[in-house]
Amino acid sequence: MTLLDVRDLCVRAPDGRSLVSGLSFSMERGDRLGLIGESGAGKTLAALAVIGLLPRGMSASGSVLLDGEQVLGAPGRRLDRLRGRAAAVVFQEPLTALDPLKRVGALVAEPLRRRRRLRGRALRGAVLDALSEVRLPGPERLARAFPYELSGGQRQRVAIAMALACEPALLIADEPTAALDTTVQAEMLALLDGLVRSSGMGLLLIGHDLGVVAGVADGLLVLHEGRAVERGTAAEIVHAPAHPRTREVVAAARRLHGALDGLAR
Ligand SMILES: Nc1ncnc2c1ncn2[C@@H]1O[C@H](COP(=O)(O)OP(=O)(O)OP(=O)(O)O)[C@@H](O)[C@H]1O
Repeated sequence: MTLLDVRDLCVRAPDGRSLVSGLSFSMERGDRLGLIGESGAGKTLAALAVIGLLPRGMSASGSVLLDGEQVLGAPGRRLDRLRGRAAAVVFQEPLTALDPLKRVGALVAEPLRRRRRLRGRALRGAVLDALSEVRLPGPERLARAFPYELSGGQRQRVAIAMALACEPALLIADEPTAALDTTVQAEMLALLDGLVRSSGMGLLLIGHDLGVVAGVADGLLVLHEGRAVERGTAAEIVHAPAHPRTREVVAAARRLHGALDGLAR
């Protein structure tokens, strides 16, 4: 069954403004799709609509079939079941996703208890495994820490561990490295890439930096002012961008790399 099938998705602001228009795409299990576009292009709203988490007052029309179930208009309880099992999300700023009053161990235990029904010793073991899987050093000590005691990179690893603990069929990562410094960014992308590949889950990776997204995603969809303006493999888009907006995105990525190459000489 198709993992995600989005047809003619439109998202409107409370005042009726159209923020995402006529967006259609689909993903099979294990697909890695990058959603790129400038700030404000509608990437985050499209992702939120996919999991039924649009901000209050916004409305969506069209169709979003996630693991065969219609997300648009679905009651909260059905969406709750779908989130986690079918899709989990990692957001840009991990601190907002982590309850500051809970220790890391308790945060990671929550999805494991809920989705995998683990308890007691099995649960404690699974928490430590989940923290080790995202390469957090000293998982036992870390499990006792509060989010504010961790670095940004460590917090994002905890957020990834929480998302993966649900064993979702699709991981949505919305600019997961934007708040991190460049070296940590590269490490984090390599980690995500490895984890997603080894588990066979699908990945919808959102970003504005083509260099970052194309390094991990196989297919790319370019959004501009709420509409899909171009799609193709990462190689096609990088080598032969057709839409003016895509050409700008590619040129920006090339400028960045060109500057680095220049420095290396
Ligand atoms: N809660 C909201 N109420 C009204 N408008 C909103 C709201 N959230 C987003 N928007 C508007 O919707 C448009 C798309 O926003 P969205 O966050 O999806 O963009 P984005 O492509 O993810 O950008 P960024 O890369 O900056 O995160 C923007 O014009 C934004 O101002």
